Amino acid sequence: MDYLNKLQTNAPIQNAIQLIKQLPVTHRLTDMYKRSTKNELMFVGAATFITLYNLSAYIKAQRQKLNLPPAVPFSLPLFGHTLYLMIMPNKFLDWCNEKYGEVYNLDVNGKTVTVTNGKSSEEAMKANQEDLSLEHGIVRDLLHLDYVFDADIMDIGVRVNPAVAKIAVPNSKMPQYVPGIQRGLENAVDELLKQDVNHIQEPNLFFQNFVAYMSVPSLVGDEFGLNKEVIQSFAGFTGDVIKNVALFMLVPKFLHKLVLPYVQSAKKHQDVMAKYIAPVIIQRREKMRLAAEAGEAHGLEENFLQGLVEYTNKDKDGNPVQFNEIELAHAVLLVAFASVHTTSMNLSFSLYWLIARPDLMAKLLQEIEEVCPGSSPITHAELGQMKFLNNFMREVLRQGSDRLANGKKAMRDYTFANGYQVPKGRIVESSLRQLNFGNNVIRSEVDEMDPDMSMNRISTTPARDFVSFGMGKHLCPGRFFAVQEIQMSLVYLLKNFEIKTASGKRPEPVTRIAGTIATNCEEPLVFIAKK
Ligand code: HEM
Repeated sequence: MDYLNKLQTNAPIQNAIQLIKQLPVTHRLTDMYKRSTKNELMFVGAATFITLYNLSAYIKAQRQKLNLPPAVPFSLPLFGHTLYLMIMPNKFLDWCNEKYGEVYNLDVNGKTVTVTNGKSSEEAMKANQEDLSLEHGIVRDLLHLDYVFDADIMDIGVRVNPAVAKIAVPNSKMPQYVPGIQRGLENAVDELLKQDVNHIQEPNLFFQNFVAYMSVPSLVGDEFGLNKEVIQSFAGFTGDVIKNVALFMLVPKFLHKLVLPYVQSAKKHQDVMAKYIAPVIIQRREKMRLAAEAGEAHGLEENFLQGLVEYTNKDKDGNPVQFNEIELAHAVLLVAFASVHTTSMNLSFSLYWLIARPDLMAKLLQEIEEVCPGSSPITHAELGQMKFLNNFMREVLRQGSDRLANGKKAMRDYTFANGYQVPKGRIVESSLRQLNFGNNVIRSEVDEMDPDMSMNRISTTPARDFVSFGMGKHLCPGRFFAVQEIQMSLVYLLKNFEIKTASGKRPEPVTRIAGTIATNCEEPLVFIAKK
């Protein structure tokens, strides 16, 4: 390293270094580097690398005779627009929306993506899978779940789980889920918050496990309510899949097969599910067979797994067939995939908002005291009376949506209603936060979070200014269950614990990867049991 020291003492080089240090952009970049999480830096690294692989696709798209959306200028060599999104995401996106309208192209993470807002964003969210596909945009091309599951199980995830969810967890069945969720959250507290003073160093993992304790007995079955292996796999599967994303972004697709054997951490979760859940499915099916023979109802508890067990598919000749127990046991991981990350993140956002805003915490505590005082568990009817909790929940969900999300892949050249066209293969992003608030800067400061702005509109009812659960035919069917879990957790945790950050500092409730994707605050927490 001697030569580096020598270089620094060279006068012209020193002058140049001084000059660069004085540039405002250098300060911003160094600040950003210091502030960035490891994930963000990996994103930028991956972006730079991938740009080289995507140049040919870019040139090809330019040559096609399509009415392409405007390309936002000032794309930096290699970085594209990624740095603007990291440094000033709200202002940059609002400026793009104002200047380039509802559909335009950005170079993000090494790729040209089409960003939609306003009506075009609604159009992208409601589009048919055959035109714009989330399965191909995110589930396969980004998360590579197809490396983990075979085609049949992918089919359960994409086609069967949404259908079963609509039957297993509709709004009308929420009252019957209350006791199971309550048992689950008490188990979570017994296991995860045993001490009088509990230090939570990794809030992300804590919330995922907490949600898994609540969800497993309700969605999969009471048999697994205290099965730590099943609960940990339910909690950890999504995180293990996401862990590999940066690696797959860095390695060109034709080399993925070579790295696969080293990143198969999801396999252990499949083994756990096959070990514990498959035998229970066999028992349930035997019970169903005997009941059918006797002409009686089987009496098995209705839940998500039971919905999957009863689901009848058609083979290629149109004959009814059912999935086998191993396929179904693996498919439970896809239920976990849809539910744990989303629910735990919004539970965590809620608590960090309450810590960051003592005024909101005071209002919620007052409402809890008025509606369900004492130590008895909350009922479904009482939850319905908690207007502040409903408004708070809706605002948490609106605030926590990604700035750019729902990256759908164009399965063929796609034409928007306004005439702009995107070539086959292009990723089309929706500006969720812009849809929720009109502009990204609106209510972007912690002090501007305002539950009253939801004006008693129900936190599970989608609207043009509330797209956190999606819209159209792919609207989240698990939203009633998720909101009920989060609300019940908040009531129980606030009744029983004083919760604050370990540092005593005010947290930033929602942080973002690469300026766009909403993620948990990582500030360690302390839960102090109330006497
Ligand atoms: C706060 C928690 C949750 C959030 C924010 C959330 C968000 C979303 C969003 C935005 C979509 C739409 C994706 C698209 O446009 O294609 C979606 C779909 C879906 N969600 Fe959720 N979700 C949550 C919880 C859950 C839970 C608890 C379950 C299951 C019990 C679930 C099951 C599903 C399924 C199966 C789909 C696919 C629907 C389809 O393709 O038709 N979600 N979710």
